[in-house]
Amino acid sequence: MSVAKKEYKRITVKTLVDMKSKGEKISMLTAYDYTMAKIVDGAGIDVILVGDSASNVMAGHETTLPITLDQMIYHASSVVRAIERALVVVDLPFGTYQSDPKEALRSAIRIMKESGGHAVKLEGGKEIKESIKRILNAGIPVMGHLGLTPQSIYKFGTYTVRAKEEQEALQLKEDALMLERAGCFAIVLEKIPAALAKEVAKSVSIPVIGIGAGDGVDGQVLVLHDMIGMTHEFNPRFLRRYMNLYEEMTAAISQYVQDVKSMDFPNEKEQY
Ligand SMILES: Nc1nc(=O)c2c([nH]1)NC[C@@H]1CN(c3ccc(C(=O)N[C@@H](CCC(=O)O)C(=O)O)cc3)CN21
Ligand SMILES: CC(C)C(=O)C(=O)O
Ligand SMILES: [Mg+2]
Repeated sequence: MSVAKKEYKRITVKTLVDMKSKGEKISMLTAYDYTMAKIVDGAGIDVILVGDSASNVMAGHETTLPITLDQMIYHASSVVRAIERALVVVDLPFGTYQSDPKEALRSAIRIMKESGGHAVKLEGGKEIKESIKRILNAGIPVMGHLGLTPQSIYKFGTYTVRAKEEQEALQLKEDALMLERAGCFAIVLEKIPAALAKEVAKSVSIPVIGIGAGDGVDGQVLVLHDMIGMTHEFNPRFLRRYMNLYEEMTAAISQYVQDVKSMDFPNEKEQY
């Protein structure tokens, strides 16, 4: 098995900004538990995102809205116990930062204190500017998230590509500049035209990490369970599947069922 080169001992928010200035691309994947995080970290990933996509992938909800701060802390603390090198970023879940900056800071502090994560991610632009500043003032690194922001799905009704209209694109560019000025260390851009994402990446000095945002950005993020083919019903065009674990696991499990029924398992060597 080939493992990515590990040039950096431990990834920090500073490392990521240095990587952008050197033109070195940033790799990021989600993880929600200890065992997966250990594999992802060991394979040489730069950033692990404890995404609120855990709401879909781990808990089976239709959207990211139901997951709670306690649940995010549980996932994040499990991930933190596994990692030796990656930077761990934790999503602030829906309803824990939108009402006011003090609430946002309290939520971010709980994540940092109770999970041991290294940074938080919040969805949105100018509407949450004061909250972002408040969190940054407490010394907590913040990653922004613009474009398709799944916590606002009910405002849009669909997961279609965002910022195709001039007005929306202008707002997104403005929001990206605001996030940089406020002091965010990176920005995720989700499902927007590649040309727009490239323009944004060129206009800011902090890394821009894309998901469905093309090849003109500074790094890529995917949901782990999507890229290893466990979530076989999720098939957006931006997703590249590196394995079909859904099929492999199904084959292995049905073989086990058959072996138990036929009394092939356990054999003489598999007992005491
Ligand atoms: N498993 C998983 N992977 C993700 O990437 C992910 C989650 N869950 N949950 C939270 C958000 C939601 N995300 C999404 C959801 C849908 C599409 C999407 O492209 N859906 C449709 C198209 C919808 C449309 O065009 O109307 C598709 O083609 O699959 C993309 C990102 C990204 N995040
Ligand atoms: C898709 C990524 C960017 C995310 O926010 C998540 O997994 O929750
Ligand atoms: Mg998220």
